[in-house]
Amino acid sequence: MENSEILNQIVKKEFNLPAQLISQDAITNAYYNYEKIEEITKWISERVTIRPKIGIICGSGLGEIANLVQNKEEIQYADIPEFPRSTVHGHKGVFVFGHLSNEPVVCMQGRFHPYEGYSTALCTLPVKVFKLLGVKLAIITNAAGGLNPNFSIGDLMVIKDHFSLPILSLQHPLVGHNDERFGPRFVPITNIYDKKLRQILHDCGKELNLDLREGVYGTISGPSYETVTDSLFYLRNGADCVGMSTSHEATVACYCGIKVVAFSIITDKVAIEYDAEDGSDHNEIVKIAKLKAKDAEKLVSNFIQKLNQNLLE
Ligand SMILES: O=P(O)(O)O[C@H]1O[C@H](CO)[C@@H](O)[C@H]1O
Ligand SMILES: Nc1nc2[nH]cnc2c(=O)[nH]1
Repeated sequence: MENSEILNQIVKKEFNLPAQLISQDAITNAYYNYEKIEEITKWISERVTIRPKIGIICGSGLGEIANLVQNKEEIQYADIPEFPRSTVHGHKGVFVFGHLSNEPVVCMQGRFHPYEGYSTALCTLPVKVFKLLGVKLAIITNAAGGLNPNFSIGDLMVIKDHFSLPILSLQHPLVGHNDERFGPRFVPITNIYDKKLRQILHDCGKELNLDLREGVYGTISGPSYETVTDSLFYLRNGADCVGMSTSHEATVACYCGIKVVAFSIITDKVAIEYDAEDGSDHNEIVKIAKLKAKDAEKLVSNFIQKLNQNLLE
């Protein structure tokens, strides 16, 4: 059977309507249903011995966080049946399983972004795989542009909340049929970035002499960067930095009952003056993130060391 026919049948079964009438996220969630994600997880589990409790998502240029992993077992995304591929510079497209600070982890060296052409639901497929692998805590990292005038390039910012216009305007990863085995239909996300875990990150920052900031991550869909008016809108509405990832991943993790802690590397200053120079450049962003990757590595490993076991149960 043709792929499009299979898809049409799945959508017909779920909605009893032609696929053309259904949103992309709902179609993705119908296609990647619980059983399909179980199959993907089984395929992965059969190829590694580690059973991870912590899932780490490495942002642009931050793949080196996975260098800390001991007894590495790697799986290329491209080898996993029906799994998306990473297409962005600074995202290798590899799952790295192993131990970090003696805890079993899986690191994603590379994430998926909606601007790559993947539905928001597809971008969060790995988080559902995390859930079925038994992951209890997600550490999400990203490169982000600094909006807060007090931030400098190279700062690390603990995410205390997010503000996502794409999610608010229905580019939402949980649109469509809900399977309660993953999580509830309506998800409370007031405390999405766990307060206790943020405090642990700050404690680690102090110990490591890293001057950690805390703030709100604003999400745009990309791939264009922001206009000055976009940036001012985000800044005036409470965002301290802006990027094109993380919020949808954190939302799905929270939905799945996975605790979330997240931080950004401020890789550039977002223009908030109408006569500013055009500043953001992805190669430069990746370069800055790589320069700060050592700090990110130290923070992640120290954080895992400090975790109380009962946070991973
Ligand atoms: O969020 P990560 O994946 O770190 O990448 C950030 O860097 C890219 C823009 O330069 C965008 O993908 C943005 O989201
Ligand atoms: N200005 C800007 N800088 C970034 N650095 C990483 N992501 C972004 C983004 O979305 N906008």
